[in-house]
Amino acid sequence: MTLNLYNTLTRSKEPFEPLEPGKVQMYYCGVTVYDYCHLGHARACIVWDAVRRYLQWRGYDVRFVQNFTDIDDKILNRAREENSSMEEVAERYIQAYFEDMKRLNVKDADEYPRATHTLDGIKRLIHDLENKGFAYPAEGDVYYAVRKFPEYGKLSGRKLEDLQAGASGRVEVEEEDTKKQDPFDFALWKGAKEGEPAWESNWGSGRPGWHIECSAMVRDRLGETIDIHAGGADLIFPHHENEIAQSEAVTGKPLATFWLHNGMVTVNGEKMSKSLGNFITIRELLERQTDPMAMRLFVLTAQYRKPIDFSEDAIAGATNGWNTLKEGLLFCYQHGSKLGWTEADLTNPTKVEPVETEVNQASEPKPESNKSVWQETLIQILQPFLKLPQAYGETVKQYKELVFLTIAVALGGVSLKFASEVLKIASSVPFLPPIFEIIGIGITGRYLFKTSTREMLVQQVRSLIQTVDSKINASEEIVSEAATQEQEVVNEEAENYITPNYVERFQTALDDDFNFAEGLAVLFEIAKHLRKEGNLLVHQGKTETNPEILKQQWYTLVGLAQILGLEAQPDEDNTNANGLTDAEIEALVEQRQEARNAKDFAEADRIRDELEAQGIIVSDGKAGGKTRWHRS
Ligand SMILES: Nc1ncnc2c1ncn2[C@@H]1O[C@H](COP(=O)(O)OP(=O)(O)OP(=O)(O)O)[C@@H](O)[C@H]1O
Ligand SMILES: [Zn+2]
Repeated sequence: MTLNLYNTLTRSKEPFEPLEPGKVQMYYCGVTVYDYCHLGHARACIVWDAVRRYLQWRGYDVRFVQNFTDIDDKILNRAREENSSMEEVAERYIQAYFEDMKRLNVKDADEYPRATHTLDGIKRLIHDLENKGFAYPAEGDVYYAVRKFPEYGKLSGRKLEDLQAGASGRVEVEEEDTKKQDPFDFALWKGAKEGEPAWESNWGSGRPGWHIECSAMVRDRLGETIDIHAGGADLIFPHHENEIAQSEAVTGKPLATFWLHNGMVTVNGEKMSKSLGNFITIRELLERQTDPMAMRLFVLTAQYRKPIDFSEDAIAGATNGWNTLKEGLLFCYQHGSKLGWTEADLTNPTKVEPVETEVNQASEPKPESNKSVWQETLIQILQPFLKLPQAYGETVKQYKELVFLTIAVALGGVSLKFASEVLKIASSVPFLPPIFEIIGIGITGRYLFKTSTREMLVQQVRSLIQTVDSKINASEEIVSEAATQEQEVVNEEAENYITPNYVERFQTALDDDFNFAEGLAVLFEIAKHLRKEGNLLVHQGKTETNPEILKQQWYTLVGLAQILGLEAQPDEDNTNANGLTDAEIEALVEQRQEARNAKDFAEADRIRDELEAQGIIVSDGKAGGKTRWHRS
């Protein structure tokens, strides 16, 4: 299966191939830190977080670098307004950024370079541009000569002539326009102004322009050409166009092979933006009790390149959706014990692996097999049987037993080493016939096949399996003729398990230019199925689907949801099978404290006993100190 991504540079979907097989170098243009992040920023961060998680799940070793723009006019203005410094404002909002992203379950980047930490790299790049004739100094500033770079406009598809026509209507002439040789040139370095932070350089003291910061950070942290350069669609022009002009003029190599852009969060069709004042911050949404996972869902239900309009209704819809998914994700905590699932089942879920991909093969070369051809052949023959779902009930039980008898027969004619190999496979399958039976048949087999060559044995096994197959077909025909209600259930179970190959469908969706919405549809399907089964369990005392299959489905749901960063905490659920939630304990501890304050020691002791019965130990601090608790 191939991952196909829409590349803004070529305006088409292309198969994704990193420069170095199995490794992805990715850069995302992060936030300018002068205020709290709004829902638009949240979208960008969530989308690239999900992309990164997906690439990692697909087997790529991803190096993810995201910058903080901490030198900028907007930060300076903010600092002036509040009479503080650019550094102080930047630091505060960087910390706020981390708090917000943690709550949204956005993973930390591998590195967070800042403009203020990259000044050497920035100056070096400007020098290189100057030496190659792409940059010129002008009264303390340094500008990029756009017309020197013939490919200017290749990312955005804008031509300088068109831009010129558009720009001619501009009335305002900015101060720096008078220093430029051409109105389209842009500043790489800006001479120091009174009262502004400045850094020394060969062109006098000053500060870098915004575009050069990213070019320098990519070059310093990742190299000359990276695999994915990501950011919001609002950055295509001029920011990313200028990054390309700067970096490629110096290196003569492409800055990135894939340019990916997320669509905007809009409000009544207009970009949500601090400057327009039509924004809602992540904090405000969280304060209104919007579940951070519902925010993730709001973002991921749209195609990532298209705009999504923010409205209260849209958030309410996402919240409903999250409640359904959450119920599925917490299924085991609510119903697991009734289905005989153990603690170990929950703590060691089966990992959801992607279906075979070129990446897997490229990054993890398979170890040289030391099995003989004969062993390989037998294992190959057995594979489909091992995968057969239990959903076929009795039939499959018989089927598997027959297969194992067959193995046992084969065992008779082969070495001990091979026998242990087959037993290992056999042990992964339930319904193993009694071991003595195997041994017995094995001995018979040994006698029968003593004189056979291995090739003959393989033939023998094949024909035995064919017999088994025809028996199964026959038994299925009989079942289908019977057309009983029971049979319908069996079929439905088999279908539930086999037809929707959840992982493959999820992967197919995301391989198609990260179609998160389609991927989510698979998650909803599993969650709804689990909900139905949970209801049956509560009302009728049993599920339609075999609990083993339900467990696999639950693992699949949890594993796939995690790729999208969607996780539910069992403690959130009041019906937590593992006892009281932290919040409930806190509430009881508080009640007990109130009882003690009111000198109602009988009540205080009762609460302590109640907590202890649940395995919670409370210890009171010294005179008036805080009461602490822990799980025993
Ligand atoms: N409304 C939005 N929807 C989606 N992504 C956005 C939105 N606004 C900003 N982004 C993205 O978030 C990242 C950080 O943006 P940045 O800090 O430069 O914000 P900005 O565009 O200056 O925001 P604002 O216009 O609100 O000041 C960029 O990749 C940008 O494309
Ligand atoms: Zn950038």
